[in-house]
Amino acid sequence: MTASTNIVWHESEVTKAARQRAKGHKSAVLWFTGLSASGKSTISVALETVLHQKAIHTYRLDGDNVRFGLNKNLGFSPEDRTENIRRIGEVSKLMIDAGLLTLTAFISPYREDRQQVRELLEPGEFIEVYVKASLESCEERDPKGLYKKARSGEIKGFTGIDAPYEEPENPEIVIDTDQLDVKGAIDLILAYLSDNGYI
Ligand SMILES: Nc1ncnc2c1ncn2[C@@H]1O[C@H](COP(=O)(O)OS(=O)(=O)O)[C@@H](OP(=O)(O)O)[C@H]1O
Ligand SMILES: Nc1ncnc2c1ncn2[C@@H]1O[C@H](COP(=O)(O)OP(=O)(O)O)[C@@H](O)[C@H]1O
Repeated sequence: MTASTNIVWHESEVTKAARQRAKGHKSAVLWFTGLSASGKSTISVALETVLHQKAIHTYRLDGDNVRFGLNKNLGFSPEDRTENIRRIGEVSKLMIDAGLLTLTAFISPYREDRQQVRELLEPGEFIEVYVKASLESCEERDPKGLYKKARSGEIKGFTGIDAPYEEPENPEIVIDTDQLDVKGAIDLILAYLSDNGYI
């Protein structure tokens, strides 16, 4: 549903395919999803550096960062999380159109919300990366002290404690950070991108 009426799509002369040719690689989104402290930010930051060194044009969107700006009006209710992911899906679509290999790091706890983003994009453009770690390890890592606050009741509706996380059913890539270190994760993702002709 679009709220505006009397709007007409205007095509550009420079196409997505032309931008991809100019950059020498495909554009897509690596959609990292997983519990808080599972490793989404750590892995996506390190991976972006490696991709950049390989002259791949990237951009990274991160949950905390986007909530300082574009999504500053959203909280953590189920409706707000859905709207958060919808907007990031749309931003990812623009970045893909611009020819960028986009990396997103959002908990994105709802399967349906992630599916909506997949459907918004063209086949092959949505690469779901499930960053898997047990709740116990995430709680033990607790880099921001948020699990502690959630356990004490200071934060309500915290993912994994008193708000749900729905695991991906068919992710393109699974990174088990209880087993794999950051370098292992990067190697796995680079192999996927290269084997599937993205880079
Ligand atoms: N209630 C609650 N539940 C989960 N996370 C919380 C909450 N409150 C604040 N935070 C912090 O916000 C980061 C998650 O934001 P996201 O935009 O990725 O969340 S979501 O996709 O809309 O569910 C998350 O960042 P990460 O730890 O990087 O995942 C937390 O730092
Ligand atoms: N194999 C691993 N991969 C990624 N992070 C790990 C790993 N093992 C331990 N960590 C630690 O776990 C924490 C993950 O935090 P972060 O990347 O912010 O997660 P998220 O973005 O999912 O909330 C960091 O402190 C990181 O150093």
